[in-house]
Amino acid sequence: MAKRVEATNVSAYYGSFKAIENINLTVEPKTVTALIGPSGCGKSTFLRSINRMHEVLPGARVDGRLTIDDQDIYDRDVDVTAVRRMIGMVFQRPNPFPTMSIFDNVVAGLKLNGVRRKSVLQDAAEKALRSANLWDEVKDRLGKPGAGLSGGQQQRLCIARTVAMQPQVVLMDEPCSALDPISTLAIEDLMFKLKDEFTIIIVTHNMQQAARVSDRTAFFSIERTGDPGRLVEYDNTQKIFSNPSVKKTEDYITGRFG
Ligand SMILES: Nc1ncnc2c1ncn2[C@@H]1O[C@H](COP(=O)(O)OP(=O)(O)OP(=O)(O)O)[C@@H](O)[C@H]1O
Repeated sequence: MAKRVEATNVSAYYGSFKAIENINLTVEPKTVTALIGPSGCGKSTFLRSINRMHEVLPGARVDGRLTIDDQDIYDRDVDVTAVRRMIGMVFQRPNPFPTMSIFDNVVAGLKLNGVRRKSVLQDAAEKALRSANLWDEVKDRLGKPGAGLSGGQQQRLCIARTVAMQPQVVLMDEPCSALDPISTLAIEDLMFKLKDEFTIIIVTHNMQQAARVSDRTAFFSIERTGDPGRLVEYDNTQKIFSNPSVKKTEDYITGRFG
């Protein structure tokens, strides 16, 4: 199910402002790739380009080629809704649907897609909650509101909601930045497990987190304010954190700037 993501000369704009320029990067299936770099270098913009969320802003557009297993997701004939279904996204702040039960949160997307059979929904909810390491904590209160869970549990609920749709790629935009250290470790553990099934791309400001969870790390940066973000170095995480090839990467990971 997991698929390869390939960006070729991807640039993204907000109106006339070019936020990222000529990004070339291939993410292999069933790996975790971390996007790191100083604030404003375009990590989130690049992430949102991958599931065609960037273009929802007025005036925003993407140039270049982005493929998921050779399918160009910006091809004119592509169904954008299908792309967004294939590429799930988890956001910085847990955002369960506040009035819905835990169960309904997990199966909301499936219901929207017309799945009605209770047994199918029940099986899908259990599988997704197990995948998100949340089942044991919520199995006796599936009918209770999702908003009643702790922040960390809510984030795992959002991950369950995402994986219930059986995406091929899961994008995570700083998924732990609103969480305490214990909940953060729970999500990091979960990433190890999820990469058996999915291709995962995560934006993080936390260097230790990138080093702990990712197989590959992409370091983005900008020359100066107003310039577009560029991919400076992309390599195995161990290499990036122990012996980066570019001085700027070393300066960033050792805290000399950013
Ligand atoms: N909605 C928007 N409209 C106009 N410019 C934007 C918008 N969102 C982001 N930008 C600009 O695009 C550039 C890249 O922003 P982006 O949020 O992708 O960077 P980032 O690396 O994810 O930053 P951070 O680490 O602070 O979240 C920045 O200069 C930012 O100000």
